[in-house]
Amino acid sequence: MSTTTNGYKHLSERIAEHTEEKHLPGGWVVLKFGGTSVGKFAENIADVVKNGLSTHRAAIVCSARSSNTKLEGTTNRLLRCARAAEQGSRAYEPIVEALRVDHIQAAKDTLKDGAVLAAFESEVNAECEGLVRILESALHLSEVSSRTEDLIVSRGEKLSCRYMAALLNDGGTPAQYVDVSEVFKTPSPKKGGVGDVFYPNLAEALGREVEACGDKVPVITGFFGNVPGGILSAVGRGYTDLCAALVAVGVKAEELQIWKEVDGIFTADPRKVPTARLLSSVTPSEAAELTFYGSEVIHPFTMEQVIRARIPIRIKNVMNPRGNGTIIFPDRFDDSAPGSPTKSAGLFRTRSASLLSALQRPKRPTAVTIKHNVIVLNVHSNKRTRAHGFLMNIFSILDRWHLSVDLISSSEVHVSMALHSESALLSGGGDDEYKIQNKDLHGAIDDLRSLGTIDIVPDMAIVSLVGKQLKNMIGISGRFFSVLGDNNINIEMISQGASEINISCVIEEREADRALNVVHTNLFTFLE
Ligand SMILES: Nc1ncnc2c1ncn2[C@@H]1O[C@H](COP(=O)(O)OP(=O)(O)O)[C@@H](O)[C@H]1O
Ligand SMILES: N[C@@H](CC(=O)OP(=O)(O)O)C(=O)O
Repeated sequence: MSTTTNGYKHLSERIAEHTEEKHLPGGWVVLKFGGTSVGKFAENIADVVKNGLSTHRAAIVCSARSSNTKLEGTTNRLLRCARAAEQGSRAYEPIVEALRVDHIQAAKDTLKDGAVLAAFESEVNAECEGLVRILESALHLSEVSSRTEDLIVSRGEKLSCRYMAALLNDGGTPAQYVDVSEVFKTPSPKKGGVGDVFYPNLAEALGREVEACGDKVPVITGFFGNVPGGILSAVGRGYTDLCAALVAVGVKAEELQIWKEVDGIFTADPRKVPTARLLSSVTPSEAAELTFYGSEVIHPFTMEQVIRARIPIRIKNVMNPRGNGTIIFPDRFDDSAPGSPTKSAGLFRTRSASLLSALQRPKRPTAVTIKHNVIVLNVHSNKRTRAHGFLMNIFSILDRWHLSVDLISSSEVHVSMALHSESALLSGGGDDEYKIQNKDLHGAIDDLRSLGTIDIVPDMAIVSLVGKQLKNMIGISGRFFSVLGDNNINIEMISQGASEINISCVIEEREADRALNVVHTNLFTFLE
């Protein structure tokens, strides 16, 4: 049997192996497991997969291992290797060694069969040697292109999936490691975005890879293909959710399951609001809005692909597999979902409550969420341009510096914008001693000064009320803002109306958790 250099069998060979496969019952269910789940609950994952096989065919997609938190996880460590190499430092060597030892230790702790363990050890050694060779080239060039960064980051998913495949095989569930990091080999990725056919073609290619595994459970690297511009800039962290979505579309799955360490989507972050309730279902638009505004339960790009193919997404808990979780699927009231029967193609839209929505009882918001690490950027015009030119100039400067705005509120001569950045400012200690450490923000502020006076309000957070029924809840904005006011929480900026399912405002970061709790107590619990 011929194999690729890394021991991975070609697609044609795997198809040939399974010409007489006997199919398992049921249709496909695609299960995605995040990095902390693979790191902490690998044996639970093996049980979930094994138990599910009695009712459906399963394909699993995994992220890179995080033994504790995502911050200390494999992907972050690989990114540190890349940064070291481009700065001409060999500081990546101990990091790669630690990754190698971690993966082998995890296998020693869980695998029973000596032969499976030995095979896994040599796979890990080969992956790590390959990684060091890539980092050495980057070191000599003092450069890490987006393609090289992708090659480095992809090792995380390769290692974790080799481990999960070994664990499943060791426990008696025949599994097949499937590396999809090179599904689209050539042409090499071009800059300039992803066209309309890119994801549908990728989904088809992924579907073929999965089908070729026959009765074995495919264990698919969540790092997929050569995305134009590089996976980290085109898709961003959390790309494994999108990979799982594309696999689900490719195999026409009955369901896509995103397994987390939380029971599903709650009315508020359950770690911060003890009275938060689990939601049995939310619409894709609500899930997207919640994700964007701080409840990062699922990558925002996941919804579009799967919902267009009418595949439901279920969020489930790896620590509580019996729970039903939360299902994300358009309901007949979700007129913003792609392909929704109630979506109107017309230009004009009436604001009056639709008959369908009016039938719903009781009306209530779906969830409340907080986005942290926000700054408010105020621009007061110097009146040298008319208002429409003013806004256009602001947006072209932000675009030039790759800054995106989360919320905006404007008058003819004043614009307030809330921007999210993990590392925008560096606190110097005293109240007024902040330094702008993000070079894009720095550049944008310098350019914006040509339009007027600029000031920045640091340490803010966005609190958002999300729900498909908000548009029909007369007085809800008033109640939302009064609850904050009654609890002495000052509102810096308000934005409502751009999305019918979201009312947001900006408050001080130090009030964020209190705001979440008072809004939840006053606008959710009395509706039980
Ligand atoms: N409305 C919400 N419902 C459920 N989880 C939420 C919500 N808002 C925020 N969260 C947080 O999102 C995280 C969900 O995922 P989890 O699997 O624990 O982490 P990870 O994203 O690292 O895989 C949890 O930390 C949870 O506290
Ligand atoms: N490992 C990648 C991709 C990913 O999807 O992660 P997770 O599923 O653990 O959020 C990252 O950290 O970004």
